[in-house]
Amino acid sequence: MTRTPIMAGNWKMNLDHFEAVALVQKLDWTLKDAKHDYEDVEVAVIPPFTDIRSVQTIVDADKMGIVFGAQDVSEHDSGAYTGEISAAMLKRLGCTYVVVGHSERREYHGEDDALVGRKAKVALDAEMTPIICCGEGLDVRKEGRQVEYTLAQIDGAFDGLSADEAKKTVIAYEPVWAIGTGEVATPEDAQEVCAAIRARLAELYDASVADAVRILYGGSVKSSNVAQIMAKDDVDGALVGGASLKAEEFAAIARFKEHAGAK
Ligand SMILES: O=C[C@H](O)COP(=O)(O)O
Repeated sequence: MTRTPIMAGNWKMNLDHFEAVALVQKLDWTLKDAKHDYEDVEVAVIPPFTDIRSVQTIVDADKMGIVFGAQDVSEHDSGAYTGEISAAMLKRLGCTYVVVGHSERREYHGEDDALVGRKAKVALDAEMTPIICCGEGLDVRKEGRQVEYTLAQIDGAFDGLSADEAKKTVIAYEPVWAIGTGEVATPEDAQEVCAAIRARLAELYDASVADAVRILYGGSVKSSNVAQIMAKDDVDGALVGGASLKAEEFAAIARFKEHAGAK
């Protein structure tokens, strides 16, 4: 089956709402100049919560092909959860995607696989697509246990999801040691774990789920390395951090098919 690639820019805790509008406009102009076909490669931006309304307004006003999402969501529907943002609120703002279980949430906020699974479920219930993050740290990689470690995260996160729900998810494999370090995993490293994730989806559900789910790689992706990573069979896009904060660089990542070595 043909899976439409996604290039998703996770801005993390960067850019206020004025800067967000400027970046999205520049990204849109750059992609329009290149006559980018969004049905060929989806382009998503994932700003901080405080920017989403501004991004929604400019995306709608300028009829952009860019879609957007949020970096996290509460597992709760509403109520006394100070500081939390519900799935319904994000849906109302036009979010397509919600990142859940990013390694920075796991590390700094103690999120575990069960919580990640519950967050994925509330996103799906609100008709948004969760981008479920997984990936090993350096210690695990040094021990050669990256596949078993990452698959355990997948088992935990997908525990409460039906086959129909699982089919609608996106997974991002992000080896923690490659995030923001400039230390990109080799295309073979990315393919090894992404292929193992796809095989596990076939075991947990069936081949139709495994074929449908898009699996992204994340960790120091740049325009200079994206084509080689995207050439791998089981890599269907990238979750991009630092390089998504520059419009021209992120547009070049989205245009990976123009680079040498692209599949
Ligand atoms: O969500 C994005 C990842 O954490 C990758 O970040 P990075 O591209 O800055 O390494």
